[in-house]
Amino acid sequence: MRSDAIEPRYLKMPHVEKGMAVGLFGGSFNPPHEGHVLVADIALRRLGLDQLWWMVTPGNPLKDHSQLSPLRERLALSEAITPDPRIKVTAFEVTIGQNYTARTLEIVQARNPGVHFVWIMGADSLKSFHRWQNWQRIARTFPIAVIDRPGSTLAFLSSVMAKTFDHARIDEEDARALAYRPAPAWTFIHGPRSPLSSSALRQREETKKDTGNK
Ligand SMILES: Nc1ncnc2c1ncn2[C@@H]1O[C@H](COP(=O)(O)OP(=O)(O)OP(=O)(O)O)[C@@H](O)[C@H]1O
Ligand SMILES: O=C(O)c1ccc[n+]([C@@H]2O[C@H](COP(=O)([O-])O)[C@@H](O)[C@H]2O)c1
Repeated sequence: MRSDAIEPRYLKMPHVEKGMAVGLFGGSFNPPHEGHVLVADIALRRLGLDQLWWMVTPGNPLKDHSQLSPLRERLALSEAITPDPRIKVTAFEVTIGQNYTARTLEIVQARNPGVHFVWIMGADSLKSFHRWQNWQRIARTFPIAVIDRPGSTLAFLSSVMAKTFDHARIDEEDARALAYRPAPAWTFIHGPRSPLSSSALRQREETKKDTGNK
C-alpha cells in the first residue's frame, strides 16, 4: 500500500479533547455497508460517545488480502456512508506502520492521555478475539463493547474471551458507564441487528459481473 495515494487528512490521528468518550471501531470495510453504520450508531447512542473513530485497516493480520480493495477506495466509500460528524473516518494505522490492534491501541492511548477510549467490535469478532495478537492485553487495557450480529449472538457466552473475562462483564443497561470503567470491563449490546456482510456484497458483485459477461 502506498501511503502517498491517500488523502493526508486520513493519515493523521483524529483530534480529540481530554475527558471525551471515544469509540474505536476498526474494520476492513471491504466494502463498508449499513451493518457497519448500525454498529456505529448503536455504539454512539448506547455508550454515550462523543466521537467514534472508523478505523479502516491497511489489512486485517488474520485475513487473506487477495480480495482487499485499495485503502483509498475503502476510505472514500466509508466517508460517503457516514454523514454523522461524530464519526471520524481514518487510516492513521498506515502512518504508525501498524495493523496489529494491540500496538495501535497502545500508541493511541499514549498520545491521548485523559481520553476515555472503548474498543468496539461485532459479535463475530468476539468469537475469534483470542486469536488476535496480545488479546488479553487489549482486554486488560481497554473497555470493550461488543455489538450483536446474526449468527454470533451466543459468542457472549461461549467465546474464549467471554469465558476468560466473565468476571469483567457489565450489564448492557450500564453501557453508558463503560468508557469510564477501568479495564478489564466489557459489555454485549443486544438490539437491532443487521444481516449484512462485506463478503455477501462482494459475492453479489461477482455474480453480477459473471451474469453480465454471459
Ligand atoms: N452486520 C453486522 N453486524 C454487527 N457487526 C458487524 C456487522 N458487519 C460487520 N460488523 C463488525 O464490523 C467490524 C468490521 O467488519 P468487517 O469490515 O470485517 O465486515 P464484514 O461484513 O464482517 O466483512 P467480511 O464479510 O468480509 O468478513 C467487525 O468488528 C465486525 O464484527
Ligand atoms: O491485532 C490483531 O491480531 C487483529 C486480528 C484480527 C483483526 N484485527 C482488527 O480487527 C478489526 C476488524 O477487522 P475485520 O477484518 O474483521 O473488519 C480491524 O481493525 C483489524 O485490524 C486485529
